[in-house]
Amino acid sequence: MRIVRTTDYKDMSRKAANVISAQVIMKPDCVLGLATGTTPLGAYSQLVEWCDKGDVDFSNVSTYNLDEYRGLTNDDPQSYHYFMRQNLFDKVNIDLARTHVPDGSNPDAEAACSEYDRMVREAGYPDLQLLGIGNNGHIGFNEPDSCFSKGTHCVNLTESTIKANSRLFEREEDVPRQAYTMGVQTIMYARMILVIASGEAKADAVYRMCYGPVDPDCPASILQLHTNCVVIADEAALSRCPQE
Ligand SMILES: N[C@@H]1[C@@H](O)[C@H](O)[C@@H](COP(=O)(O)O)O[C@@H]1O
Repeated sequence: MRIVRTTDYKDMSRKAANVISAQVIMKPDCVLGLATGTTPLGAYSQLVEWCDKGDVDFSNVSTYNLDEYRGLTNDDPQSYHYFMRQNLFDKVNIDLARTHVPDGSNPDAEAACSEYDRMVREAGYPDLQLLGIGNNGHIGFNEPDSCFSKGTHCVNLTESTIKANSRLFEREEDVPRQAYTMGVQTIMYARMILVIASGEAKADAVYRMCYGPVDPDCPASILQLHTNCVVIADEAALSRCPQE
């Protein structure tokens, strides 16, 4: 696990966008695993700018997102489908048919999850998986647990995640209680993993991810075992970590 310390959110975002665009330039038909949340927003807008300038070309890229709230339709403004269209897909030259997000509108959890697993497997798994990290160490929506999850599955969100994510909803009651998420094993199949983190609120989770025991109580800690994982985080998010 390599750790890249950045001065602030902007610096983190630009460096992350550099890694993603390098991947696309090196392999124009690559498979990207993408993430939602507020952390990747800066990197996505940087990619939009570079795509506009012709520096990066998404026309042959395929994408697979980590997760989606269960029970939201694709055009619900709170859905991760909508988030991805608003912040990236509709603003770059990607073929929408090559973008994939778990189908939260399918009430049949087993069917929705196994279909998503099949698609990710047939795509050969991501060349590069972008990850944010939850305050409690979750990745995707893989919450602290007693074991690491495998494939895509339906999860009950923890109170702390519901609370953290409620800032993006009008009322806390509006936050869906369940989500479909790629499993930890699937995330680990990506050939490269890029974790981004910003702000003091992530300091504890980032410390546990990088230096804690590998323990499903902090799902991100398993990334220590990945052979090609880079963490790009700002000073505040790395404030509990030793300076190396
Ligand atoms: N499912 C997403 C995660 O993929 C994301 O990493 C996390 C952190 O979000 P933020 O970047 O807004 O702090 O929130 C959500 O729960």
